[in-house]
Amino acid sequence: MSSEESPQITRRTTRLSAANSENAVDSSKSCALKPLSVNDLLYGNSPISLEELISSFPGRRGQIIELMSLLGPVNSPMFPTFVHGGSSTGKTSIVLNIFRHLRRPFVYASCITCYSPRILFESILNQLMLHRKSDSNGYSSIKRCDKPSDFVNLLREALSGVIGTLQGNAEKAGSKKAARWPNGKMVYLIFDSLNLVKEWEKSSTILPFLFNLYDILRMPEVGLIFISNNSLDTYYADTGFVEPFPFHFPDYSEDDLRQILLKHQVNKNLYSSFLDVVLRPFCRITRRVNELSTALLPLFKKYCEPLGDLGAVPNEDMKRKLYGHLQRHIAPSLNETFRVSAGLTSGASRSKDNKRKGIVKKLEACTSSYELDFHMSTSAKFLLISAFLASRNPATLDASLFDSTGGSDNRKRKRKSSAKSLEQKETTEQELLMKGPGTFPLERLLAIFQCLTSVAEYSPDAEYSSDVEGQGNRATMGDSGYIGSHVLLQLSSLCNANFITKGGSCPLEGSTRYRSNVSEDLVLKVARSVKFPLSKYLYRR
Ligand SMILES: Nc1ncnc2c1ncn2[C@@H]1O[C@H](COP(=O)(O)OP(=O)(O)OP(=O)(O)O)[C@@H](O)[C@H]1O
Repeated sequence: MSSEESPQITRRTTRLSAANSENAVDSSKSCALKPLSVNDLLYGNSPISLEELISSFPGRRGQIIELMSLLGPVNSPMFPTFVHGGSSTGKTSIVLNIFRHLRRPFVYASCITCYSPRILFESILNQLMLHRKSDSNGYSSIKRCDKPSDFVNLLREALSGVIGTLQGNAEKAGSKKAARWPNGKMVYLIFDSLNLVKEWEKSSTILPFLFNLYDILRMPEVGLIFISNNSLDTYYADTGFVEPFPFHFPDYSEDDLRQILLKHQVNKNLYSSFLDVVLRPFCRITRRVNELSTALLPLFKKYCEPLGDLGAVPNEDMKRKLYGHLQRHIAPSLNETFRVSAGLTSGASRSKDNKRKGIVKKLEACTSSYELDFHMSTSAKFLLISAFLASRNPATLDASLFDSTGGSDNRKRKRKSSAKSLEQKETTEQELLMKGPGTFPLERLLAIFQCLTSVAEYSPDAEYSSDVEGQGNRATMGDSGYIGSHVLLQLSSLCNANFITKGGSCPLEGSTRYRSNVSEDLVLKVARSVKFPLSKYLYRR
């Protein structure tokens, strides 16, 4: 988060690597790693108190308490639980740290690194059978396993072994060593980033298999937790699995994010005055903690440049001076964050193959290619374009941009806008950029969508040909039925794919608001593919 952040165990520090690095000190002498034990199924070297846990994750008190109650008291069986919520909402860190607090043993497998059934199965078995891949075993797994049926047999065997050891330990409770042992006789399997399994070739068999695992195993000492970026309804509902209990991590509010970002700052007053000027516009672009902290780190350094003493509490005069110094850096940084954020979103669907190979993709939002390298239906494309325009353009201009003729009086409007002074235009553009992509209600999206599709149907204006690339791909769309339930389904798919974010509801209107997440580059490609003259409808052009 910041250079001042206190060292924390994150999920990226796997228990094995942590154990190995601890052992590495000894291994310089002994050249041998300590054999693993059930204690290695715990998370973190030392437990944390409930207060520490809650204070480590501002804005998540409710989720922590509720999740703990779902896990139940020690030794109580639990119903399989499906933890879902947007990216960086703290799902993984919180689940793992709850286990750290409870000192309960678990196996953790992320479908990012376990990118095929075989790797997933073998990783779980390795952990349960306390097997460490090393030079001496040729970095091989304890068992080779790629079939669900083999996995079930081996898993039962491995779980019985662990549960037996835990039971044995429980009988020796009270001994000196017992304080370091795991709590209870339950063992938990945590499957993280389950949404990625949807991209696996065998997803249609693996997903129901994983969801049915609890019923297949019939071992009450085993708890199952699935963590996913998407909600349960995005998984196949027709494959006959018993739905796990859904548990939602909502997006953070601006105030939560302020508390999170402030948490590890030494000079909270100074950082707070910095957040006063940057947090709102950045929150409009992303609410992901890691994206925000990455974007704000260099900006905060800039903000502090005029200061001699970083421990000073800034007064109003100083705040103004610091803001003056920072101001010109905000818009480019917002722009960059928007580009990366949208790139990550649009790239998510593209990086399927890379994920399979376990490559962390460095995303470049702006590729020079004019081709869309994923399939999307024509109406979804228009919906995506409509959402982008609704996020980018001020709502007050809708009437003039999308009139009853689908905006065919654009030239008139353009002349008007070109009469504006350059300075005024720049200021407005800057303001829009600072605000980031705006939110909009469903009604506005559908109204724009209807206008755009009617343009595609009724106004094959020759003027458009200069804006479009390629031939013969003109969208032909009937006017009836586009604003039907399937459009709402398309919208839901675009939300699930993170192209559009479904946000909280507006306190004044009470309706749900949406925001487009995609970069202009991507929308331009989409627009080209349906021969839609996007630039004519963009306010800033
Ligand atoms: N409430 C919070 N307080 C402090 N840090 C947080 C909080 N929520 C998230 N973070 C930090 O944000 C980063 C991402 O969190 P984490 O990986 O747990 O989120 P996630 O919901 O599992 O994300 P993803 O779905 O992308 O895997 C971590 O560094 C985590 O510590």
